[in-house]
Amino acid sequence: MSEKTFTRQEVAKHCSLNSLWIIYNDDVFDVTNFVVEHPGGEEVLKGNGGKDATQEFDDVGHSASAIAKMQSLRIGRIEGAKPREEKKKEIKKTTTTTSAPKQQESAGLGLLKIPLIIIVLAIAAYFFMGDQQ
Ligand code: HEM
Repeated sequence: MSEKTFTRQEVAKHCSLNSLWIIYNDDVFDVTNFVVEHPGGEEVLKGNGGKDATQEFDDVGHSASAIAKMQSLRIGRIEGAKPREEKKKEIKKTTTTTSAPKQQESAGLGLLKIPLIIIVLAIAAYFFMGDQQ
């Protein structure tokens, strides 16, 4: 979906009550018909007509519903601006580090240890007993 883009100069032309646009975070909003219903009054919108009102809008601490309302007034974006909604998709590459196959401990030797120890002990015992006779 190609969105309409405007230059800041173009937006600047829409600064009267006949056509009132404002910029917020590089989005362009047509607030012409909203001026009369703006709870914050007509003047502040007129004062920011054709301008970037990002700072001013944020300074007021507008509510979530104000931001939602704003979206319905969006008409486009500033040319060359970064794409919106960079929903930082945390592409969590579930790097289940295909853990290197556990080096199978020389299981053979491990098992062999027990009889080996027994044999060694048996031999030692044999000689020990022999000595005692
Ligand atoms: C499309 C743009 C705008 C929308 C949709 C909008 C919407 C609203 C809404 C719904 C409120 C009522 C309080 C709230 O819900 O936060 C409000 C209050 C207000 N707005 Fe906006 N507004 C916009 C732009 C601006 C701009 C550019 C300014 C510039 C300073 C501004 C200044 C104010 C002020 C001063 C209030 C009154 C805050 C108060 O009395 O507590 N608004 N606005």
